[in-house]
Amino acid sequence: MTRPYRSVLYIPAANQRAMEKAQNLAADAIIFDLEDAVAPAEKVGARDLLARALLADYGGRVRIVRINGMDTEWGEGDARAFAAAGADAVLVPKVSRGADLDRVAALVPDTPLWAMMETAEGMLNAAEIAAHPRLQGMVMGTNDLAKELNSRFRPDRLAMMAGLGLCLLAARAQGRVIVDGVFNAFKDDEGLRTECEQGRDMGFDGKTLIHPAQLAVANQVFAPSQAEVELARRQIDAFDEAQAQGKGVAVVDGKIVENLHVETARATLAKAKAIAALAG
Ligand SMILES: CC(C)(COP(=O)(O)OP(=O)(O)OC[C@H]1O[C@@H](n2cnc3c(N)ncnc32)[C@H](O)[C@@H]1OP(=O)(O)O)[C@@H](O)C(=O)NCCC(=O)NCCSC(=O)C[C@H](O)C(=O)O
Ligand SMILES: [Mg+2]
Repeated sequence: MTRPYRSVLYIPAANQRAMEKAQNLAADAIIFDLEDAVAPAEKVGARDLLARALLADYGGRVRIVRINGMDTEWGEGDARAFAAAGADAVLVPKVSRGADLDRVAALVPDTPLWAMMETAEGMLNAAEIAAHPRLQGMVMGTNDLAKELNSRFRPDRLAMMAGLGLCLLAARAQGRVIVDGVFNAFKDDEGLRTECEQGRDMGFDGKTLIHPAQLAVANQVFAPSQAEVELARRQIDAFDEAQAQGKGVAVVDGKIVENLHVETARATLAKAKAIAALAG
């Protein structure tokens, strides 16, 4: 069944309270972060805290561990520590080429890998990264990307568009999950909604988040609305009826419905069903 990734919440692995709290938060997935959210002095302690936290019950939430880069003193230890610690995936930061995943893949043989897409080189090599045989998902790192590009944050994310588009194309070409970057102003619900809607309309599966207060907006925006579910049902019914009459095209609300639209409609219903199953 399609797994929803509407809301993907970062939690610093040094924050025991937040990791406990996440067992009951409405996040589709959690990224337990050992990288940028953890200060150097806390890195090794956070590894132990996280190993204990992963023994807890996170229900249907996907548990992803973001390790430190392989070019840091902690990367290899993180990969070894979480190779068999029960995480659902290991997220590799600052992936710039497919080979960056090879070393982690060797250290973590049985867990799917995800890639942080957040360097200029990574954008240019997105197709190669997405094609890595161990890769399951991609996460946009728009803060690091903006830093590298020397670009400014704008509501329309103009400077991000080339990178977001390249990564989306690469992920979809290989059938990978792809989630959008974070919205830093975690008290600005309207700004978050606008950015979630933009990411959804581009084709992202969901949004990475930094605070529990952002969950409700992402969960709502990235879920099919009731109107979309009803339209999907009507499209499927109309197309079935057209086919029964020997036609290949139906018309719903003045718009054509062909086989490809029916596939999209079925995907919408499957997503709604998967979300309902999470809630239930
Ligand atoms: C941003 C924060 C530092 C704010 O923390 P705080 O001031 O403690 O917030 P609140 O007082 O409003 O917290 C209320 C309660 O919620 C819990 N909480 C807060 N954040 C989280 C969380 N992320 N997950 C779970 N629970 C959370 C608090 O513990 C409070 O609980 P209670 O005690 O019961 O009241 C903080 O939100 C934070 O640290 N966020 C995560 C930051 C992070 O992970 N950053 C790294 C990832 S972003 C990134 O690197 C993206 C990428 O790489 C790129 O380049 O773009
Ligand atoms: Mg980053």
